[in-house]
Amino acid sequence: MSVPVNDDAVAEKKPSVELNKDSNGFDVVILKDRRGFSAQVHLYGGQVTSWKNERGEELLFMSSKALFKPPKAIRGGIPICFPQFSNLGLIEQHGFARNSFWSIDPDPSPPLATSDDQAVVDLILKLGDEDKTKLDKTKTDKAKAWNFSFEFRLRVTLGPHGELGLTARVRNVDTKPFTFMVALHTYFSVSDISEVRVEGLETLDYLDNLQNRERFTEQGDALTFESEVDRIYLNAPTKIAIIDHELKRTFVLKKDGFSDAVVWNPWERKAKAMVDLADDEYKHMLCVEPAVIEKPITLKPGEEWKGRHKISTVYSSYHSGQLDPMKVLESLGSFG
Ligand SMILES: O=P(O)(O)OC[C@H]1O[C@H](O)[C@H](O)[C@@H](O)[C@@H]1O
Repeated sequence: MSVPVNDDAVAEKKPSVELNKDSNGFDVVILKDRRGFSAQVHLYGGQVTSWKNERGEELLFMSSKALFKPPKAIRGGIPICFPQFSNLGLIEQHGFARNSFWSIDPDPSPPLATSDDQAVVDLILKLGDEDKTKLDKTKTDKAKAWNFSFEFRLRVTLGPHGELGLTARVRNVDTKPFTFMVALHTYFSVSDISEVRVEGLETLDYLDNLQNRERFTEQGDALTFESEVDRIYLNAPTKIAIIDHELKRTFVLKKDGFSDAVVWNPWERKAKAMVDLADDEYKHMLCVEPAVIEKPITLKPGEEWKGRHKISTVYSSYHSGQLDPMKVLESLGSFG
Protein backbone atom coordinates (compact mmCIF):
# COMPACT_ATOMS: atom_id res chain seq x y z
CA MET A 1 0.00 0.00 0.00
CA SER A 2 1.55 3.39 -0.78
CA VAL A 3 1.88 5.87 2.02
CA PRO A 4 -0.29 8.98 1.50
CA VAL A 5 1.92 11.91 0.68
CA ASN A 6 1.34 15.47 1.76
CA ASP A 7 1.94 17.24 -1.53
CA ASP A 8 2.79 20.63 0.02
CA ALA A 9 5.52 19.12 2.17
CA VAL A 10 6.80 17.13 -0.79
CA ALA A 11 6.96 20.18 -3.04
CA GLU A 12 9.17 22.03 -0.54
CA LYS A 13 11.85 19.31 -0.50
CA LYS A 14 14.30 19.26 -3.35
CA PRO A 15 15.98 16.17 -4.76
CA SER A 16 19.56 16.00 -3.50
CA VAL A 17 22.89 14.39 -4.38
CA GLU A 18 25.66 13.85 -1.80
CA LEU A 19 29.13 12.39 -1.98
CA ASN A 20 30.05 10.15 0.95
CA LYS A 21 32.39 7.31 1.98
CA ASP A 22 31.47 3.70 2.74
CA SER A 23 32.99 1.77 5.67
CA ASN A 24 36.05 0.87 3.56
CA GLY A 25 36.63 4.53 2.74
CA PHE A 26 35.40 4.14 -0.87
CA ASP A 27 33.32 6.85 -2.54
CA VAL A 28 29.55 6.51 -2.68
CA VAL A 29 26.96 8.88 -4.06
CA ILE A 30 23.61 9.18 -2.30
CA LEU A 31 20.58 10.35 -4.29
CA LYS A 32 17.37 11.41 -2.56
CA ASP A 33 14.05 12.38 -4.07
CA ARG A 34 11.37 14.57 -2.56
CA ARG A 35 9.20 11.64 -1.43
CA GLY A 36 11.91 10.04 0.64
CA PHE A 37 13.13 7.47 -1.90
CA SER A 38 16.91 7.14 -1.98
CA ALA A 39 19.59 5.40 -4.02
CA GLN A 40 23.26 4.71 -3.38
CA VAL A 41 25.89 4.34 -6.08
CA HIS A 42 29.41 3.03 -5.47
CA LEU A 43 32.13 4.42 -7.71
CA TYR A 44 33.72 0.98 -7.36
CA GLY A 45 31.96 -0.83 -10.21
CA GLY A 46 29.82 2.23 -11.09
CA GLN A 47 27.30 0.15 -9.23
CA VAL A 48 23.92 1.05 -7.75
CA THR A 49 24.10 -0.68 -4.36
CA SER A 50 20.83 0.44 -2.78
CA TRP A 51 17.42 1.74 -3.79
CA LYS A 52 14.97 2.40 -0.97
CA ASN A 53 11.37 3.54 -0.94
CA GLU A 54 9.84 6.28 1.21
CA ARG A 55 9.53 3.83 4.14
CA GLY A 56 13.23 3.02 3.97
CA GLU A 57 12.59 -0.51 2.63
CA GLU A 58 15.35 -1.86 0.39
CA LEU A 59 14.10 -2.70 -3.09
CA LEU A 60 17.31 -4.18 -4.48
CA PHE A 61 18.89 -7.31 -3.10
CA MET A 62 22.35 -7.02 -1.50
CA SER A 63 24.07 -10.12 -0.16
CA SER A 64 24.92 -10.08 3.55
CA LYS A 65 28.30 -11.50 2.48
CA ALA A 66 29.01 -8.98 -0.27
CA LEU A 67 32.56 -7.65 -0.30
CA PHE A 68 32.73 -3.99 -1.20
CA LYS A 69 36.32 -3.96 -2.37
CA PRO A 70 38.53 -5.14 -5.21
CA PRO A 71 39.15 -7.48 -6.81
CA LYS A 72 35.69 -9.05 -6.41
CA ALA A 73 32.53 -7.46 -7.78
CA ILE A 74 29.86 -6.47 -5.25
CA ARG A 75 27.20 -9.22 -4.98
CA GLY A 76 23.93 -7.31 -5.27
CA GLY A 77 22.45 -4.05 -6.52
CA ILE A 78 23.14 -3.42 -10.21
CA PRO A 79 26.59 -4.59 -11.34
CA ILE A 80 27.50 -3.63 -14.90
CA CYS A 81 28.67 -6.43 -17.17
CA PHE A 82 30.88 -4.92 -19.87
CA PRO A 83 32.44 -5.50 -22.40
CA GLN A 84 31.60 -9.20 -22.08
CA PHE A 85 28.69 -11.14 -20.63
CA SER A 86 29.45 -14.29 -18.63
CA ASN A 87 32.25 -16.35 -20.19
CA LEU A 88 31.17 -15.56 -23.75
CA GLY A 89 34.55 -14.26 -24.85
CA LEU A 90 38.22 -14.11 -23.97
CA ILE A 91 38.18 -11.85 -20.95
CA GLU A 92 37.17 -12.34 -17.34
CA GLN A 93 33.59 -13.36 -16.42
CA HIS A 94 31.20 -10.41 -17.04
CA GLY A 95 34.07 -8.12 -18.11
CA PHE A 96 36.00 -5.57 -16.09
CA ALA A 97 33.55 -2.66 -15.58
CA ARG A 98 32.10 -4.17 -12.39
CA ASN A 99 35.46 -4.26 -10.65
CA SER A 100 36.95 -1.03 -11.96
CA PHE A 101 36.83 2.34 -10.25
CA TRP A 102 34.56 4.79 -12.06
CA SER A 103 34.72 8.59 -11.74
CA ILE A 104 32.09 11.26 -11.46
CA ASP A 105 31.65 12.89 -14.85
CA PRO A 106 31.25 16.61 -14.23
CA ASP A 107 30.47 17.42 -17.82
CA PRO A 108 28.81 14.54 -19.66
CA SER A 109 29.37 14.74 -23.35
CA PRO A 110 27.22 14.96 -25.37
CA PRO A 111 25.08 16.37 -22.52
CA LEU A 112 21.82 14.69 -21.51
CA ALA A 113 18.74 16.68 -20.54
CA THR A 114 18.31 17.38 -16.81
CA SER A 115 15.19 18.21 -14.87
CA ASP A 116 14.64 19.85 -11.47
CA ASP A 117 12.57 17.01 -10.08
CA GLN A 118 15.24 14.32 -10.50
CA ALA A 119 18.34 13.55 -8.43
CA VAL A 120 21.06 12.75 -10.96
CA VAL A 121 24.64 11.52 -10.97
CA ASP A 122 26.79 10.99 -14.05
CA LEU A 123 29.63 8.49 -13.90
CA ILE A 124 32.29 7.60 -16.40
CA LEU A 125 34.67 4.71 -16.98
CA LYS A 126 37.15 5.35 -19.72
CA LEU A 127 40.22 3.97 -21.28
CA GLY A 128 42.00 6.49 -23.44
CA ASP A 129 45.50 6.24 -24.88
CA GLU A 130 46.97 8.05 -21.88
CA ASP A 131 45.15 5.71 -19.45
CA LYS A 132 46.08 2.53 -21.20
CA THR A 133 49.46 2.16 -19.55
CA LYS A 134 47.98 2.93 -16.14
CA LEU A 135 45.05 0.56 -16.55
CA ASP A 136 47.17 -2.17 -18.05
CA LYS A 137 48.94 -2.41 -14.71
CA THR A 138 45.73 -2.81 -12.76
CA LYS A 139 43.76 -4.92 -15.21
CA THR A 140 44.10 -8.65 -15.09
CA ASP A 141 45.86 -10.35 -17.98
CA LYS A 142 42.53 -11.58 -19.24
CA ALA A 143 41.03 -8.08 -19.41
CA LYS A 144 43.93 -6.97 -21.57
CA ALA A 145 42.52 -9.12 -24.38
CA TRP A 146 39.89 -6.38 -24.94
CA ASN A 147 42.17 -3.40 -25.29
CA PHE A 148 40.33 -0.50 -26.92
CA SER A 149 39.90 3.15 -26.03
CA PHE A 150 36.32 3.69 -24.93
CA GLU A 151 34.17 5.91 -22.74
CA PHE A 152 31.32 4.32 -20.81
CA ARG A 153 28.98 6.93 -19.33
CA LEU A 154 26.36 5.96 -16.84
CA ARG A 155 23.66 8.34 -15.67
CA VAL A 156 21.74 7.24 -12.56
CA THR A 157 18.53 9.12 -11.78
CA LEU A 158 15.97 9.01 -9.03
CA GLY A 159 12.78 10.41 -10.52
CA PRO A 160 9.84 12.30 -8.99
CA HIS A 161 7.92 9.07 -8.28
CA GLY A 162 10.96 7.32 -6.79
CA GLU A 163 11.71 5.50 -10.02
CA LEU A 164 15.30 4.47 -10.63
CA GLY A 165 16.74 5.19 -14.07
CA LEU A 166 20.01 4.09 -15.62
CA THR A 167 21.19 5.44 -18.95
CA ALA A 168 24.26 3.70 -20.33
CA ARG A 169 26.29 5.15 -23.20
CA VAL A 170 29.34 3.57 -24.77
CA ARG A 171 31.50 5.58 -27.16
CA ASN A 172 34.31 4.32 -29.32
CA VAL A 173 37.27 6.71 -28.97
CA ASP A 174 39.69 4.26 -30.54
CA THR A 175 41.02 4.26 -34.09
CA LYS A 176 39.63 0.74 -34.67
CA PRO A 177 36.08 -0.63 -34.43
CA PHE A 178 35.23 -2.72 -31.37
CA THR A 179 32.49 -5.12 -30.34
CA PHE A 180 30.96 -5.53 -26.89
CA MET A 181 28.19 -7.10 -24.85
CA VAL A 182 26.56 -5.35 -21.93
CA ALA A 183 24.12 -6.14 -19.11
CA LEU A 184 22.71 -4.23 -16.16
CA HIS A 185 22.70 -7.18 -13.80
CA THR A 186 19.83 -6.05 -11.58
CA TYR A 187 19.30 -7.98 -8.30
CA PHE A 188 15.71 -7.42 -7.11
CA SER A 189 14.75 -7.99 -3.52
CA VAL A 190 11.78 -10.39 -3.27
CA SER A 191 9.86 -11.75 -0.28
CA ASP A 192 10.25 -15.38 -1.31
CA ILE A 193 11.30 -16.57 -4.76
CA SER A 194 8.48 -19.16 -4.71
CA GLU A 195 5.92 -16.35 -4.44
CA VAL A 196 7.14 -14.42 -7.45
CA ARG A 197 6.20 -14.43 -11.08
CA VAL A 198 7.62 -12.61 -14.07
CA GLU A 199 5.39 -11.37 -16.87
CA GLY A 200 6.44 -10.19 -20.30
CA LEU A 201 8.71 -13.06 -21.37
CA GLU A 202 5.98 -15.53 -22.36
CA THR A 203 6.40 -17.26 -25.74
CA LEU A 204 9.90 -15.80 -26.27
CA ASP A 205 12.89 -17.82 -27.38
CA TYR A 206 15.67 -18.15 -24.83
CA LEU A 207 19.16 -19.61 -24.53
CA ASP A 208 19.41 -21.83 -21.48
CA ASN A 209 22.74 -21.31 -19.72
CA LEU A 210 22.11 -24.53 -17.80
CA GLN A 211 21.85 -26.56 -21.02
CA ASN A 212 24.85 -25.46 -23.11
CA ARG A 213 22.98 -22.33 -24.18
CA GLU A 214 20.61 -24.37 -26.31
CA ARG A 215 17.65 -22.47 -27.69
CA PHE A 216 14.15 -23.13 -26.30
CA THR A 217 10.79 -21.39 -26.53
CA GLU A 218 9.05 -20.20 -23.37
CA GLN A 219 5.51 -21.43 -22.77
CA GLY A 220 2.50 -19.12 -22.67
CA ASP A 221 2.45 -18.77 -18.87
CA ALA A 222 4.18 -16.23 -16.69
CA LEU A 223 7.50 -17.44 -15.27
CA THR A 224 7.52 -18.93 -11.77
CA PHE A 225 10.46 -20.39 -9.86
CA GLU A 226 11.00 -23.77 -8.27
CA SER A 227 14.63 -24.51 -9.19
CA GLU A 228 17.73 -22.86 -10.60
CA VAL A 229 17.08 -20.58 -13.60
CA ASP A 230 19.71 -19.02 -15.85
CA ARG A 231 18.33 -17.91 -19.21
CA ILE A 232 18.95 -15.30 -21.87
CA TYR A 233 15.59 -14.25 -23.34
CA LEU A 234 16.03 -12.98 -26.88
CA ASN A 235 14.30 -9.92 -28.31
CA ALA A 236 12.67 -9.25 -24.98
CA PRO A 237 9.92 -6.60 -24.93
CA THR A 238 10.33 -3.07 -23.59
CA LYS A 239 8.29 -3.82 -20.48
CA ILE A 240 8.71 -6.66 -17.97
CA ALA A 241 6.91 -7.03 -14.62
CA ILE A 242 8.12 -8.88 -11.50
CA ILE A 243 5.12 -9.59 -9.33
CA ASP A 244 5.68 -10.34 -5.64
CA HIS A 245 2.44 -11.86 -4.34
CA GLU A 246 3.39 -11.79 -0.70
CA LEU A 247 4.32 -8.12 -0.65
CA LYS A 248 1.64 -7.19 -3.19
CA ARG A 249 4.40 -5.31 -4.93
CA THR A 250 5.32 -5.25 -8.58
CA PHE A 251 8.53 -4.00 -10.11
CA VAL A 252 7.95 -2.62 -13.57
CA LEU A 253 11.02 -2.56 -15.80
CA LYS A 254 11.13 -0.48 -18.92
CA LYS A 255 14.12 -0.90 -21.16
CA ASP A 256 15.28 0.61 -24.38
CA GLY A 257 18.32 -0.29 -26.50
CA PHE A 258 18.81 -3.63 -24.70
CA SER A 259 17.56 -6.41 -26.96
CA ASP A 260 17.81 -9.28 -24.47
CA ALA A 261 16.85 -9.97 -20.85
CA VAL A 262 18.63 -12.41 -18.53
CA VAL A 263 16.73 -14.12 -15.71
CA TRP A 264 18.84 -15.74 -12.99
CA ASN A 265 18.40 -17.36 -9.61
CA PRO A 266 21.19 -19.71 -8.44
CA TRP A 267 18.92 -21.77 -6.12
CA GLU A 268 20.16 -23.83 -3.20
CA ARG A 269 23.11 -25.84 -4.49
CA LYS A 270 24.82 -23.02 -6.38
CA ALA A 271 24.12 -20.52 -3.60
CA LYS A 272 25.95 -22.78 -1.16
CA ALA A 273 28.98 -22.82 -3.44
CA MET A 274 29.14 -19.02 -3.64
CA VAL A 275 31.41 -17.45 -1.02
CA ASP A 276 29.71 -14.06 -1.16
CA LEU A 277 26.10 -15.27 -0.80
CA ALA A 278 24.63 -16.76 2.38
CA ASP A 279 23.09 -20.23 1.93
CA ASP A 280 19.44 -19.16 2.12
CA GLU A 281 19.69 -15.78 0.46
CA TYR A 282 18.78 -17.10 -2.99
CA LYS A 283 15.19 -17.14 -1.69
CA HIS A 284 15.14 -13.36 -1.44
CA MET A 285 16.69 -12.38 -4.75
CA LEU A 286 15.84 -12.48 -8.41
CA CYS A 287 17.99 -11.09 -11.20
CA VAL A 288 16.27 -9.70 -14.27
CA GLU A 289 18.86 -8.01 -16.42
CA PRO A 290 18.45 -5.83 -19.53
CA ALA A 291 21.26 -7.01 -21.79
CA VAL A 292 22.76 -7.13 -25.24
CA ILE A 293 24.25 -10.60 -25.65
CA GLU A 294 23.08 -12.59 -28.66
CA LYS A 295 23.90 -9.84 -31.17
CA PRO A 296 26.81 -7.88 -29.69
CA ILE A 297 27.22 -4.24 -30.65
CA THR A 298 29.96 -3.07 -32.97
CA LEU A 299 30.92 0.59 -32.87
CA LYS A 300 33.15 2.29 -35.41
CA PRO A 301 35.50 5.03 -34.19
CA GLY A 302 33.41 8.01 -33.03
CA GLU A 303 30.14 6.04 -32.75
CA GLU A 304 28.05 5.79 -29.59
CA TRP A 305 25.53 3.21 -28.32
CA LYS A 306 22.87 4.10 -25.77
CA GLY A 307 20.60 1.94 -23.63
CA ARG A 308 18.11 2.83 -20.91
CA HIS A 309 16.63 0.95 -17.98
CA LYS A 310 13.96 2.34 -15.71
CA ILE A 311 12.44 0.56 -12.71
CA SER A 312 9.48 1.56 -10.63
CA THR A 313 7.29 -0.06 -8.02
CA VAL A 314 3.53 -0.44 -8.17
CA TYR A 315 1.61 -1.68 -5.14
CA SER A 316 -1.50 -3.87 -4.83
CA SER A 317 -3.45 -2.94 -7.99
CA TYR A 318 -1.23 -5.22 -9.98
CA HIS A 319 -1.39 -8.78 -8.75
CA SER A 320 -4.46 -9.60 -10.80
CA GLY A 321 -1.91 -10.39 -13.47
CA GLN A 322 -2.88 -7.55 -15.73
CA LEU A 323 -0.85 -4.39 -16.09
CA ASP A 324 -2.87 -1.37 -15.05
CA PRO A 325 -1.78 0.96 -17.88
CA MET A 326 -2.55 4.22 -16.07
CA LYS A 327 -0.65 3.27 -12.92
CA VAL A 328 2.28 1.97 -14.89
CA LEU A 329 2.58 5.07 -17.04
CA GLU A 330 2.27 7.33 -14.04
CA SER A 331 4.92 5.44 -12.10
CA LEU A 332 7.35 5.27 -14.99
CA GLY A 333 7.24 8.89 -16.07
CA SER A 334 9.15 9.53 -19.24
CA PHE A 335 12.64 8.34 -20.10
CA GLY A 336 14.11 11.87 -20.23
O1 LIG B 1 28.91 -14.98 -10.08
P1 LIG B 1 28.85 -13.93 -11.15
O2 LIG B 1 30.09 -13.86 -12.00
O3 LIG B 1 28.50 -12.58 -10.57
O4 LIG B 1 27.68 -14.32 -12.13
C1 LIG B 1 26.39 -14.49 -11.66
C2 LIG B 1 25.45 -14.92 -12.79
O5 LIG B 1 25.34 -13.87 -13.72
C3 LIG B 1 24.41 -14.07 -14.80
O6 LIG B 1 23.10 -13.96 -14.40
C4 LIG B 1 24.70 -15.35 -15.55
O7 LIG B 1 23.67 -15.65 -16.47
C5 LIG B 1 24.90 -16.51 -14.61
O8 LIG B 1 25.36 -17.64 -15.33
C6 LIG B 1 25.91 -16.17 -13.50
O9 LIG B 1 26.04 -17.27 -12.62
